[in-house]
Amino acid sequence: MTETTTKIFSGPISFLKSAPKLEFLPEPTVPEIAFAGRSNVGKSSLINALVNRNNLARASNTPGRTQELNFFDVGDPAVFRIVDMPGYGYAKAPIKTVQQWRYLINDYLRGRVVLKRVFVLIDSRHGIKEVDHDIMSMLDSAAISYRIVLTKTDKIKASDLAAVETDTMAKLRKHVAAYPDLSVTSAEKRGGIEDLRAAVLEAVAS
Ligand SMILES: Nc1nc2c(ncn2[C@@H]2O[C@H](COP(=O)(O)OP(=O)(O)OP(=O)(O)O)[C@@H](O)[C@H]2O)c(=O)[nH]1
Ligand SMILES: [Mg+2]
Repeated sequence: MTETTTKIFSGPISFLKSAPKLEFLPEPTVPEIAFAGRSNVGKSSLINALVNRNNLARASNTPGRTQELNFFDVGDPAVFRIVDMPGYGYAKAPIKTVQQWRYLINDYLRGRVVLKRVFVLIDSRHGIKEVDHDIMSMLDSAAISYRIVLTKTDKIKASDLAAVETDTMAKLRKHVAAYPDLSVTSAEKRGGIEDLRAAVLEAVAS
């Protein structure tokens, strides 16, 4: 990890705002990178690991915890923003239907000029599911660059992980907007976090 990487992630990082609707999005003044993925895949936990804070993004055992687009400023003044997105693929959300979520996410992803890359998180125990494939296809057709990140690797055996990595690489090669590499992470054990930081900074600079 370079000195600049260390500096930016150990410097000021703060919650900016939640946007339940598109009209509440912050002004698009700095680059953004977004974390997307099925409910409970570990988006909020991975953001916390990335910025080395315990509870900046609110993680929870209950799927559907994050229900809005949450924006975090990295740097003061902000150099870039991290966006924690509501999870997809979960039908029992108390305040929003899956369809409403889909519209929110779809509109944000398509319309956001400062959005540099989406990090699409995949639970390493499950691999790419149909709903992930749908999201990836949506990103392909919107020409939004994204990178696949395997999560919760502390929960599976090394041999199983190797098989999931191979399978995931084969699948992502068929998607035009997918970055041709994988991030392999554990928020719990802090695995792959420094590589992920480098991937985030590379995306911000792209
Ligand atoms: N063992 C293990 N558990 C994890 C890891 N990352 C997240 N979890 C757990 O998985 C659950 C869901 O994590 P969240 O970070 O809230 O998931 P999310 O994707 O933000 O979920 P939504 O906001 O509901 O879409 C929590 O109980 C976390 O503690 C990991 O790397 N390893
Ligand atoms: Mg969350």
